Amino acid sequence: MGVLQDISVQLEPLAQRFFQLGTASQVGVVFASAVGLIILLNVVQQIFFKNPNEPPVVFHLVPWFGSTVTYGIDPPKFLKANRAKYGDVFTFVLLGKKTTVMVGPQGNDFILNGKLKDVSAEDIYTPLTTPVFGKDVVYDCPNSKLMEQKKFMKIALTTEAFRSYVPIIADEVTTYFKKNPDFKGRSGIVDIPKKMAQLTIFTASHTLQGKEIRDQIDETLADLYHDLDMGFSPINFVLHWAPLPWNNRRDHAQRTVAKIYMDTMKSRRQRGDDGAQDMMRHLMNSTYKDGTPVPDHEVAHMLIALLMAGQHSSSSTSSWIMLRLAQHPEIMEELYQEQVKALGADLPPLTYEDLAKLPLHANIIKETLRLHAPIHSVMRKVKSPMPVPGSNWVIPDTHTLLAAPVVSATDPAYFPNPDTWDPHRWEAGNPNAPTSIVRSEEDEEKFDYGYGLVSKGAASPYLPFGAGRHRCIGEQFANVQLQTIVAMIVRMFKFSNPDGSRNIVGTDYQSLFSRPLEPANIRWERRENA
Ligand code: HEM
Repeated sequence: MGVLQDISVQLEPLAQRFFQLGTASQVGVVFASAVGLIILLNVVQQIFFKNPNEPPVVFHLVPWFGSTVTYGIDPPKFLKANRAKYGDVFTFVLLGKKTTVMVGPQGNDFILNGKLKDVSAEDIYTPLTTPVFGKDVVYDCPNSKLMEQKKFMKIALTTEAFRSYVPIIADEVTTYFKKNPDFKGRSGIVDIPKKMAQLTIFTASHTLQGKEIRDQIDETLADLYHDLDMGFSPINFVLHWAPLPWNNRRDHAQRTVAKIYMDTMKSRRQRGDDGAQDMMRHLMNSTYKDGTPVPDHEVAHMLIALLMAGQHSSSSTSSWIMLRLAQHPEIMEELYQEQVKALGADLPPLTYEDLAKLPLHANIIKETLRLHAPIHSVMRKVKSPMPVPGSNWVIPDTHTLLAAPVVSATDPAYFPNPDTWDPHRWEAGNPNAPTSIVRSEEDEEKFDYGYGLVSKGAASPYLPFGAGRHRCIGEQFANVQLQTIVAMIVRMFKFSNPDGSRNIVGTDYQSLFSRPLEPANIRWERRENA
């Protein structure tokens, strides 16, 4: 009955349109009839010829487009609504691709820990990422090579490196707010995501790529990265090859940025080792298992990939943190008091060791990622038919798989009052504390996919950094970067919503990474001593 109602509601406007065509040309009538027939056949097929060996398909009228629009407007809402209708496993049509969703911890495990022979990330992502990052890295190489590249990246992110990064990040934050004209005076209102995007690229480029590259961000590199970014528009899943203006700018920017990195490497080699703890230096000195040193163009392309991977996720997360603090000024004050208590009233220069003394700062990030994980959908191409445990279904190799840890992270079965942003829920004994199934990383089974031991346990409802062979290697860096930025901002400012309310802006799902809808204004007020 529900399906029939769906059909009649959706067909009504089409039927009205069709009959209005009485005055239109013959060609128009034939065309409309053909479209009507295609839709009818699609509907009949869904109702009368369901495949009992495959998961249910989300009802849709138009073939190829399927549910693209409803999914695209608000993916978590679409996934939750259809989970309620069809269960934890269902298929929908996304830009012509049958996409099978598996939500919940078991689904996360099935997809993210899928075997290499069964699932592929590169088949999905390479059209989008290779023109942006460049050849021979990440998804433009065999998975075994990516695992080695991830090992090089991960090894560079040592405690020693983090120790050197905290003062660099703290200094970037202080300088930024001193110089930025929007923070002149004692108080004001700003659109915060733009500021966070700048702070993220300044701090990431300075720490990961060195001062020389950081200094060029203000001049040429910011614009070039913006052009690279345009290559990540979802439309490029289909049109990545097209000679469109934004793709031409993307290709030019990729060549130019790679050349800047390669020239920098050359001049660094001529000058000799300066002992800096940055990623460029480390990758330049890395060698593949077969004895081949990593070529300069691959170092350059990995540096682009790292900056791009970190930029969107960290800048979206820091923007959400600032918006949540503006919504909860009392928590911002708690953060300030946490620093005073743990570090002393004079708030000495922040160090890496200090971060471990600030648990509420860490929980702010954890809770923000629970509600606002920037990567809402993680996709894999099915390579060989995959039986779904506990069912008669087999997912054919024509399908794409979609995991959405964001759905389980807001499931009341695991998180009491799931929609409430409550950083204290991560403290033991809190009434909103997650259920026991949300285990800590330390309790999880570990596995080495080729880039060091990582927790295998994708069967968790909380996975903002993914799991399995494609798990994030930037988690610790992101935490150091975000905690330092938050700690320094808390020392300088008090935030609130401009209208004094407890509201929060909606989410923008237009680009590949979700982020706050803009304008997302906050009111800032400088602390007395700042
Ligand atoms: C809050 C910040 C971040 C979040 C939420 C995040 C999230 C994720 C997620 C969910 C994945 C898995 C994607 C998949 O399975 O398809 C991933 C992979 C990855 N991330 Fe992050 N990330 C963050 C920051 C960073 C940073 C700062 C870097 C670099 C320094 C980074 C580098 C990577 C890399 C290299 C991968 C591996 C991709 C692969 O193996 O296919 N990420 N990240």
